[in-house]
Amino acid sequence: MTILHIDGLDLRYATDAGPAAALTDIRLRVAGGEAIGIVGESGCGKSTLLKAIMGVMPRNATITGGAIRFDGTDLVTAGAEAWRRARWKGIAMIAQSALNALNPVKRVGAQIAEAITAHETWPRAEVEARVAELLALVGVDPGRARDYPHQFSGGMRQRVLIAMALALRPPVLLADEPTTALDVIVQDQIFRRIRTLRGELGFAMLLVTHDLALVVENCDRVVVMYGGLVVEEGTVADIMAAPSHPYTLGLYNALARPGQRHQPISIPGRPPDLVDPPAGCRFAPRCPFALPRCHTEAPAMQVVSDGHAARCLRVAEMDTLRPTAALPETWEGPQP
Ligand SMILES: Nc1ncnc2c1ncn2[C@@H]1O[C@H](COP(=O)(O)OP(=O)(O)OP(=O)(O)O)[C@@H](O)[C@H]1O
Repeated sequence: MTILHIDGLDLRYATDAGPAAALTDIRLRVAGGEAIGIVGESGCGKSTLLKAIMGVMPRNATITGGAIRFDGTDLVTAGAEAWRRARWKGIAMIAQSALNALNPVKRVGAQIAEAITAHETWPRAEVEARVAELLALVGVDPGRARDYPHQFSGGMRQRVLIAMALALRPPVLLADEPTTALDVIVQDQIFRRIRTLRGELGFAMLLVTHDLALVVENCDRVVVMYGGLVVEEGTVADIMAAPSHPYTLGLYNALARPGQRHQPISIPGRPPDLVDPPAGCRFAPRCPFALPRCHTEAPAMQVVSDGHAARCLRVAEMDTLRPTAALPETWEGPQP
């Protein structure tokens, strides 16, 4: 059953250079308990999408179209009060950096308690019991509730943010690069914990990351974003077996895989200027497979198979293009 339905969402940022189309026609259905990975390079609109879902957009952002339906209500038309009710109890978010998100002069336990008391009026003893339960849930000794954030390691601080996000048992958890500041071993521990918690508590998760490998390990489905658009979506299995957008092929090349013959290949160039995006396919200027019409025709999502779609005019040829995409020279030389 769909718990969160993003339907044709458009968002613009007002900038000195003019309106920047940060999100264009985003469509996404999240089923209860499902984990979706949102991948793409920096600047593709991943964080903007999560902020829009939470209703915590910067002041210069405007939603210019579409709906964000949560639990039967379109939060975009229902407005600030509906969003306030949905936030944390319905949809919670783990921020990127625990250092910025935690108050350095407040004890950790008190900060988790605040995540509860800001929304619920529970007796004090119940709040304290829940704080202890939450710390235990994320693998932190509840005895450390009276410590300050600086007494915790980076990984433990990130666990505290997870505890805060889960405090009111939200059915949807948004995670924006929750482990970027941590080393790979700690990152692995945190994700193992998140997987266990999802198994126990059954929340749905939207995980934003530039790391396709994290998505493969932690998610059921993948959404690939480029230049504010969804360019490919499908199950993790479908997208790993048959990536069908040249941009996804580029991201795929950047993955380190066992038995790989060469170094990870990076995609040359930069994501598009969202104030003045390319006329046709937004990826065409960087795409080794772009044809002349790709520079003038903006592709719609094309069905690859049931539940798998890609926004590319050459999607039907992808089986023949894919082997070429795996070669480093494809991404170096002139377009074939
Ligand atoms: N407050 C803002 N005002 C103007 N432009 C913004 C603002 N916030 C983000 N942008 C622009 O919107 C686009 C999308 O940014 P966003 O942060 O959503 O991307 P991202 O994919 O999450 O990147 P990252 O991984 O670096 O967080 C970028 O071009 C960015 O420069």
